Amino acid sequence: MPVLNKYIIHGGRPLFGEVTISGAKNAAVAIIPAALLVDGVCRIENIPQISDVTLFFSILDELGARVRVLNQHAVEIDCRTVRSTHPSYDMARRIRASYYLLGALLGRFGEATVAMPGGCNFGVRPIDQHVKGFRAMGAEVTEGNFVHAAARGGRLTGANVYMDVVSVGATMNIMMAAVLADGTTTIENAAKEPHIVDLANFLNSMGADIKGAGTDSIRIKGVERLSGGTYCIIPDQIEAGTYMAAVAATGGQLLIRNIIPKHMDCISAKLMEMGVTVEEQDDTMLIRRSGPLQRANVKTLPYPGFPTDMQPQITVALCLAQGTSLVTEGVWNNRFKYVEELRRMGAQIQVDGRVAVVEGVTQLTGAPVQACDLRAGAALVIAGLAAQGETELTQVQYIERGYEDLVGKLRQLGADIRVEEIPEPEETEAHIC
Ligand SMILES: CC(=O)N[C@H]1[C@@H](OP(=O)(O)OP(=O)(O)OC[C@H]2O[C@@H](n3ccc(=O)[nH]c3=O)[C@H](O)[C@@H]2O)O[C@H](CO)[C@@H](O)[C@@H]1O
Ligand SMILES: C=C(OP(=O)(O)O)C(=O)O
Repeated sequence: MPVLNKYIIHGGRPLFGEVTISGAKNAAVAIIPAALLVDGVCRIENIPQISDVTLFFSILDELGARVRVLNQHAVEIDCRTVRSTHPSYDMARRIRASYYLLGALLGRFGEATVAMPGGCNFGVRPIDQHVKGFRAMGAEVTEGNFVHAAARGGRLTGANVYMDVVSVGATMNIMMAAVLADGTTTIENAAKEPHIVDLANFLNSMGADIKGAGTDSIRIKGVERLSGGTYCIIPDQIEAGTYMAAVAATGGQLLIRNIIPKHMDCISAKLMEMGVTVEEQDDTMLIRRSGPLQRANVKTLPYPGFPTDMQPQITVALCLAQGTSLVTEGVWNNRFKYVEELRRMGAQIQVDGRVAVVEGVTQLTGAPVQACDLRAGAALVIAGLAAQGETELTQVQYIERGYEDLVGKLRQLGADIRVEEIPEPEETEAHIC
């Protein structure tokens, strides 16, 4: 019978030591499907070992690509053998990033049929801005259980796209669709996250002509073909931020290796405001918390604002700060579902719509809790590490979507956390929150 895991955590120990950050999930899950645009072999390095990536390899393999795993963190992908533009419903619906298959397949083959994407459930996750971009480039798009897109005349045409909302996924998807289009595409009001720059750098290294990634105005001149090459994915800003929040909550001192300090500024600034010491050097960061944590207000925003994907983790640290903090979710309309679980551990939090009022407590207490999505799961691990007593965390498959060896890395830092297998009760949708 298939098994699920749970984590058993005995908290109350500060974290000490060194941790190395893996490749960025949200860059990897865009760059891997972007290999569909390439007429040659892409060698991609610094791939994180996470279940979303493994699923993407299966999707590409099913489409007919040759996926050769070279080692734990490197892969060669050759999409010259792709024979289908219709990934299977069951695989594509499991992850949010399957929406990138639309832009990549449409750009390369002029046609794509992909299941409506899944991913973590924070309320409505529309794809209207993706579709608006494809239509502007001359695609006909129909939406239902599947999204079907086909370029009129077989090839997309460059267009000016003004985004109504700042969307990471739509910015990257339109970028993918545009690299092989006929003419120039501009994306205005584009998102600026580090993974957007990483995708543009990947595509440019294969022969694309993209300028302005990392600003709110991106220009993509279509080229005839992309050829193969080697590319190394950036370190994961959110994984690094999660370890920073863990030290803030538990106390201790960590040397975090393999980071891009600039990407961490939006998180470091808030933790410093809370009384945490952060020292950056080249590609490492030393983080220390010895005194009490101070209250702070946090509002999540598109980059370079405080990342929504760090909201649950910093909320746990704020639960243990002196005074009352306000956490405002500025990106998603329902990203506080985990608060109910934190309350079981003694957290004092009231949620009103997109705002959480967090009253600091002196201690959290271990309890049986469930992860309801990826970052909520990481936040509950942090809470368990900081709490007195035992925490049993279930539904950890969500965590495994996006954190490479979280348990192993934390154990190296002195955490008392272990994985236990539990029999799977019934049919489980491993990737859908
Ligand atoms: C695989 C991946 O990279 N996931 C990330 C990506 O998700 P994702 O790409 O889905 O998030 P978006 O940046 O697109 O969404 C931002 C906001 O725009 C809205 N919106 C989005 C698209 C659209 O067509 N219409 C629309 O209204 C969304 O409802 C949301 O309120 O960025 C989010 C915001 O940083 C992160 O939390 C996710 O971890
Ligand atoms: C929400 C996330 O991922 P996804 O969009 O893949 O659900 C995340 O990485 O925090």
